Amino acid sequence: MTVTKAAQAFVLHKGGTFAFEERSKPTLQSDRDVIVRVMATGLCGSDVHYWQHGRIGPYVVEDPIILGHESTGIVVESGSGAAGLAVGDRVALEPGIACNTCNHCRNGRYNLCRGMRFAATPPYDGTLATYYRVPAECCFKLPSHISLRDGTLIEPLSVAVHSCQLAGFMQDKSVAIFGAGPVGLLCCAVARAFGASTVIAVDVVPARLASAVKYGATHTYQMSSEAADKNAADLLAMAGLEDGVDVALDATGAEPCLNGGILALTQGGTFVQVGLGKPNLSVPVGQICDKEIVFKGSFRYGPGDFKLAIGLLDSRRIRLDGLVTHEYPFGQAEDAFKNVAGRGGIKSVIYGPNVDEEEAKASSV
Ligand SMILES: NC(=O)C1=CN([C@@H]2O[C@H](COP(=O)(O)OP(=O)(O)OC[C@H]3O[C@@H](n4cnc5c(N)ncnc54)[C@H](O)[C@@H]3O)[C@@H](O)[C@H]2O)C=CC1
Ligand SMILES: O=C(CO)[C@@H](O)[C@H](O)CO
Ligand SMILES: [Zn+2]
Repeated sequence: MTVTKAAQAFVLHKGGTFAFEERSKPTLQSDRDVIVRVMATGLCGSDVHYWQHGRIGPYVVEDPIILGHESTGIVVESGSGAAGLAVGDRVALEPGIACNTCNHCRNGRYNLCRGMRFAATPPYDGTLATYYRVPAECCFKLPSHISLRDGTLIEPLSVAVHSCQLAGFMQDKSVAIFGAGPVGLLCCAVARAFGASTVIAVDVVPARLASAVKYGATHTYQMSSEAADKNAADLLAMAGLEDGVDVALDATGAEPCLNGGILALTQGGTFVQVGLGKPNLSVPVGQICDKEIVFKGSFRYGPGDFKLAIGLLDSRRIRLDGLVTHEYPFGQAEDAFKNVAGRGGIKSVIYGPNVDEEEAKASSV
């Protein structure tokens, strides 16, 4: 297939400057591929890390890169083998394409694939562009009551599903979730949907904590500048859980939160690390040994996580209403990055080039 129409892209250059550039419209590379017109993209804390710090751990911005990986769109072309998908379908995109041949993929942990081509993780371009090409298995039809705008939250919801599943059986458990950004709030919602009896949301921003109660938190705690042990003791006392929480989950990447979470855990508790940021942090190793804490890293999502996330929406056990607080036309994409960096609202969404915003905000029922 030949290149037909030019496409627009919002490109990050090394050093942190953005530019609007023209790119070729992607073409089908296999009969399982589909081309999606990107309608809306949510900004993730990770996109902002690449802009502000040029890297997350081993992933470094060396060459110009299109950011954005929380997207929905409309199928505009589909290969002959793209079973179940048709032009015009409204879809959420799973933005990582694994090799499907290595041991990790074959063992059902494709998020650990070393050959993963993940949108907006250097060197792979993301979705802040007119079009994006994915294999059919990375397209998930949106439930009819979910708009293209709110459907952008399915990617971070899948992150939350993955990390809560790593924490183990949550029925009747107490869970402290550090960070009330989109990922932390969605973790609160998933923990409640999975049966947790107590969900404590922890953050420094009061407005974000106020939102947490709408998405499943039973308690909120505003971190102070006191030492981590004092914060841990205070949050446990506030929730009446002096023996500690069963699960602590960090969705900040901030050292005081990792420390607070480890200190707040009960003996034999589980800690799940989702937040990314500085590569090396100081943590209380003695506490991890003393309490035989299980410390787990959580990376993106694996088999079944997108499907489960969509199932939680379909069954209305999780609602996304109100999480998108800021919307930007494509031409104002940089303002969206500035808003997220300033912790404005909860989720900022950038509409695709020339998108009719009313169409993107509407559900299909
Ligand atoms: N492991 C993975 O696969 C993934 C990791 N992430 C990471 O998860 C994190 C959360 O993502 P978003 O919710 O989109 O980011 P965000 O930046 O909107 O939210 C982070 C929240 O943490 C809070 N916070 C930061 N420092 C704090 C401190 N010292 N004490 C208390 N609260 C503090 C902020 O106020 C904010 O509400 C980011 O680090 C992101 O890079 C995101 C997606 C996938
Ligand atoms: O934000 C996410 C996924 O939602 C991170 O895993 C980045 O892909 C890291 O580059
Ligand atoms: Zn992300």
